[in-house]
Amino acid sequence: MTTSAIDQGRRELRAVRRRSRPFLWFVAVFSFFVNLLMLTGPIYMLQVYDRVLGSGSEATLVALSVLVVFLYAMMGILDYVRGRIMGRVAARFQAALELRVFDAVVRRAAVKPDRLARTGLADLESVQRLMASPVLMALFDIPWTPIFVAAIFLFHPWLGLLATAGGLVLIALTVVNQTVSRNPALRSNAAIQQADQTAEQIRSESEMVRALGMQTHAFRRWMNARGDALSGQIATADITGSFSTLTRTLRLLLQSAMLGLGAYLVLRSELTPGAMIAGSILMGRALAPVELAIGQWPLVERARAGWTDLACLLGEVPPEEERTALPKPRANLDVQQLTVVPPGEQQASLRLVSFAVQPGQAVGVIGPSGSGKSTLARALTGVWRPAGGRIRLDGAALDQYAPDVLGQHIGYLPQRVTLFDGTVAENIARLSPQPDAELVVEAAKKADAHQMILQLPDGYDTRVTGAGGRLSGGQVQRIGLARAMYGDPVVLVLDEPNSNLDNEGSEAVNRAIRGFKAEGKAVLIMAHRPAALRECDLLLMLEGGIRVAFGPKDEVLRARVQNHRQISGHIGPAGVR
Ligand SMILES: Nc1ncnc2c1ncn2[C@@H]1O[C@H](COP(=O)(O)OP(=O)(O)OP(=O)(O)O)[C@@H](O)[C@H]1O
Repeated sequence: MTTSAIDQGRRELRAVRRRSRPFLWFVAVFSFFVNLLMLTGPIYMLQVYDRVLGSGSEATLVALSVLVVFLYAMMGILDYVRGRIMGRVAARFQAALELRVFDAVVRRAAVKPDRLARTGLADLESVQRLMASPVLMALFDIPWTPIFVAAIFLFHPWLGLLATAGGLVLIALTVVNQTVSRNPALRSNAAIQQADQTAEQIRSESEMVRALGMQTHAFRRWMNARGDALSGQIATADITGSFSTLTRTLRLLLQSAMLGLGAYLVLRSELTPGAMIAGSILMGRALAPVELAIGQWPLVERARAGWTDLACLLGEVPPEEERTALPKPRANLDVQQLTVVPPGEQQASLRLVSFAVQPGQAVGVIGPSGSGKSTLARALTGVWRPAGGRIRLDGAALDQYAPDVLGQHIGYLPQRVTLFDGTVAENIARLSPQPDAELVVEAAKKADAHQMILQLPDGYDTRVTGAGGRLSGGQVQRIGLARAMYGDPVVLVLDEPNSNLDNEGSEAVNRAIRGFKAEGKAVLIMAHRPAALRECDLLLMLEGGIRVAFGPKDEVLRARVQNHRQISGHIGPAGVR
């Protein structure tokens, strides 16, 4: 993580926050009046004790009381309104960033599914929660603390000094609280996230967990994570709770001390009884925001950590740049000296691989496990960026196409197909809110999945879940193929397209590939099984991320067989002859 990336992220966050400035000015003005009206209580006390009790005038008492009710009502309304404004400022902040953060989370997760990618949305929410909380309002009230203290000084310097000393002790407590509770709070948050992640994994793989009898061990793993989370939470709550209690006690003590000192000064005739009570109330008002900040410190800590993580995420995943729209490409794919390093890895899993595909051709990509076939598929679909070399589609490098546009030109069937909660039609239409029925059926027909889909209980309107639901592995794969073919792509990248298919399914995929080639489009098929290579004209053979052969299918296969014979000839009985 570079500091310039974090700075960039911070700048982006601040720019969004700045948009709420006019509203914050409103809150500041409202806060001014709310705090001014806070003086109602002390002034009322001054008047009652020093004027009403002295003069014995009931009429003055009634008039003063009516005025106080009115002023308190005003204060209540203003306080309520500023709370509502802050709630909306927080919601606006979240709404302005939600899509951007989600986009960054998705893009980050595709290449580096780390903590930042997992917590991005929760981080945004923690900032929003702080903005909407009373603790942020305390920020607008804290500037009044010195004013209230100054007013106490006006009553009597000793009272002022006591209030100042009390305030300083409270602030010192806040700082110590912040320092002591930061690490346990961070640790507890990390443990909570870990526990949630473990729970989610066990839940989503529940079938496998039960089938393999892993439940006890899986639950123990989760319980351990929960245990860490709970002890972290208890440690944090203990620290914050003790500081909260200490602060509350100190404040009560201070209030009594103010009254005691005030009474002493009254006895010495240096203060009126009204000023004694008013001073005590004023000190309460002055210290209230500080106490609030201490009580809600975990919220502040979480938001602060969330802000930093958001800045890292947004800095590392900048917004997509606008790209000039290019005409629909032809199926000319040119891969030059392609080197790909998986995200977070040091070692390349594809090195200096070059090949070209023309319209109407199908290329089989073969090689042992871990040779780089799926890596090539991810690079061809633009998910992983090349560390070196270029992939050009009809002359333009892949990053010259906007990602969504590239997704329309290059259809992709990943090795592990997952569907989204929704109907079969919505899944084929790539979650389009209004799937075009004609295009959906056309894609399904091209993928030779139309008849299979019609036999489902509700045909294209059959509801499926993320895990496939009622569909078999083969059916999911064929719907995945239809989804890859939706929207008329010019290149298809199929990663192990028939790993779940029976003979009939494999035949259907081969027919689909044939039809696709006949339309002058190109297909790349990453495969282990020979049945998947039947429609291939060319073969690209990878080993350890390096191209070891590329050319017409028969030639490559013949060379491979010869090579195999030679090797077994050297080491086998024939070599001994
Ligand atoms: N997300 C990833 N992060 C780090 N390394 C990865 C990642 N995906 C793949 N690799 C590494 O890249 C290399 C090539 O993997 P790849 O999945 O491309 O092989 P493959 O030929 O598709 O294998 P298979 O036939 O088993 O699917 C492997 O060494 C693998 O460990």
